[in-house]
Amino acid sequence: MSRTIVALDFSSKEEVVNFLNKFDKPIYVKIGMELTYACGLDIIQTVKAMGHHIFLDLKLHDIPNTVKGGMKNLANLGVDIVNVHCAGGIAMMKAAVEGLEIGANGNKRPLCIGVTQLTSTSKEMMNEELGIPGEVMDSVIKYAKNAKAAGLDGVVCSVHEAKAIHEACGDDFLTVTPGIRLASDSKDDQKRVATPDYANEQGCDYIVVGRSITKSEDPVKTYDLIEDMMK
Ligand SMILES: O=C(O)c1cc(=O)[nH]c(=O)n1[C@@H]1O[C@H](COP(=O)(O)O)[C@@H](O)[C@H]1O
Repeated sequence: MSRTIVALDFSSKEEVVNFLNKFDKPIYVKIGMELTYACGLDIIQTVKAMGHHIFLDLKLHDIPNTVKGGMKNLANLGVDIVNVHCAGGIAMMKAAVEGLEIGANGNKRPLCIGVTQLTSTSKEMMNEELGIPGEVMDSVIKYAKNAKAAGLDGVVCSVHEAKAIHEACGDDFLTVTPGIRLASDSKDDQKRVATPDYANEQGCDYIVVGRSITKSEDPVKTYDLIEDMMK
């Protein structure tokens, strides 16, 4: 199974289908808020029918009862991974898992992972704007331990925290890492970035790559290059 998850941050079904038609094999993709808000959840069936694996990235963050109800309705869409914000707390994350189990009704439920500190967050922003003191690493590890205590299957974090999370939460606790940039990429909104080969070295289970692939002149070639770095 591929360890590269391609973020389908598009605003129409046509763009998604054109993009996926370039690939002659099933890949792992991420459907997030941009695509879902444009096309609705129906886009999941379109992508599934093409044979791809899906991480549905809707980042639920609300009171426990609401998240439980939301997850109950996401459990049967046939996606492989769903997520919540760890900032919602342990009770909310437990409710997410409960909702998935109720919705799956005895069938295999999607994996549930928690977003720790977004990869667009720097130490300065976290300390000054968000009012969370200390190092980003400490906050990420705290969130990861909470996620594990709540029964989640893993977390979203930057490459720089993946190794410490595996040490704190175990090797089978998934680390899914966005903020991936090729050496040739320009700087943008991401702050805690790393290359695919460094992600591999750090033991990240999956990397999430959006613009480096989707905006590349030859997306399949760039995808294959990244996959090679993850071997
Ligand atoms: O949950 C995510 O997937 C996510 C969490 C995070 O901390 N940082 C982050 O970039 N992401 C997502 O990962 C993708 C990264 O896209 P690129 O920056 O274009 O590679 C986007 O779809 C983001 O929504």
